[in-house]
Amino acid sequence: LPAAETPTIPLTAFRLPDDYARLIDAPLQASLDPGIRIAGLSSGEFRGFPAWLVQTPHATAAISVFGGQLLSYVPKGGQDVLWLSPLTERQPNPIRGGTPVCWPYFAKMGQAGDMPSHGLVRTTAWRVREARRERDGTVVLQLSPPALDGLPLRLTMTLRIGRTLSQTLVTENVGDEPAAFTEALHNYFRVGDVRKVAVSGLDGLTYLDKKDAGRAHRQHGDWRLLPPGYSDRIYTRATGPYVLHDPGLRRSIRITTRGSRSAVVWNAGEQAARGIDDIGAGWNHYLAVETANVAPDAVLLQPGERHELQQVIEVDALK
Ligand SMILES: O=P(O)(O)OC[C@H]1O[C@@H](O)[C@H](O)[C@@H](O)[C@@H]1O
Repeated sequence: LPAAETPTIPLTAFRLPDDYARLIDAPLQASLDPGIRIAGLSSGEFRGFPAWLVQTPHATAAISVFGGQLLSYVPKGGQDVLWLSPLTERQPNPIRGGTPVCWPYFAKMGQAGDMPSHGLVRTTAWRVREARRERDGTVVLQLSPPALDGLPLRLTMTLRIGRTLSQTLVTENVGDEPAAFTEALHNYFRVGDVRKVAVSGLDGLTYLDKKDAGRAHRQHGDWRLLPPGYSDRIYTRATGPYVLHDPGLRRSIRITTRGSRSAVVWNAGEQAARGIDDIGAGWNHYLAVETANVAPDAVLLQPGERHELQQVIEVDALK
């Protein structure tokens, strides 16, 4: 394993569920049980993906059935916070953009080489289990992926869509053995031009550089896309908040976290993106800043224990 992927606790090696091939090809329908129909929530499509659509006085959002993936969050009067690649592939391949949920492992950390990248749930059909509307119109949804055969962990996700966007992953160990897992909310933020973007909140932290065989380096000042023009870093012992300053779209995006000890900052860069079919020329319009627990910050859960990872996203106009 490259050093970036060496955990300090042994990670649980998960098994591909026997019916996984069927799960990733399951029909996608943004259905809603009668009990959870509320004002501001509807079923439909977003850019061709079956999705739940949320409309509140403060913002709109779209969540894909495939992957339970937030695809769009638009604060009132603003632009989309998230990038969705115009070249994205479709089921059964993962969606390139929005906020993929990487769970119960990030990349292939601790897993056999033939396991899918970034976990088991970004290519399965999710369900909305609960929905409620707060007095000011904010919509709160609870979603989950299908139960996966043989997996000792259960996941539920809460999305609160209002003036800010909050997203929480709750992982529960329902097995009889301890389990160590990794996870990420893999945000693809839409930016004017990634070459002009700065990210604060990382100064002084150690990062494991996947582009340098996972070696540890120290961050000095803000993150920027410096030569050679790509970034694939895991910041460890990181708690945020992080602020993405984007002069191109004249806004800043603040990410506040809870229960998160790592941040991943990834942009493929121009040259590599040419070879990635679903990114291509769009490479400079996104920056992935991910709220995570990965590498040495893996989470160990005893039977019956649960863990919460949360991010809150707030957008401000640049003055
Ligand atoms: O192509 P995928 O599986 O969606 O992964 C995209 C990227 O995701 C990032 O989080 C990883 O740090 C990168 O190494 C990886 O290339």
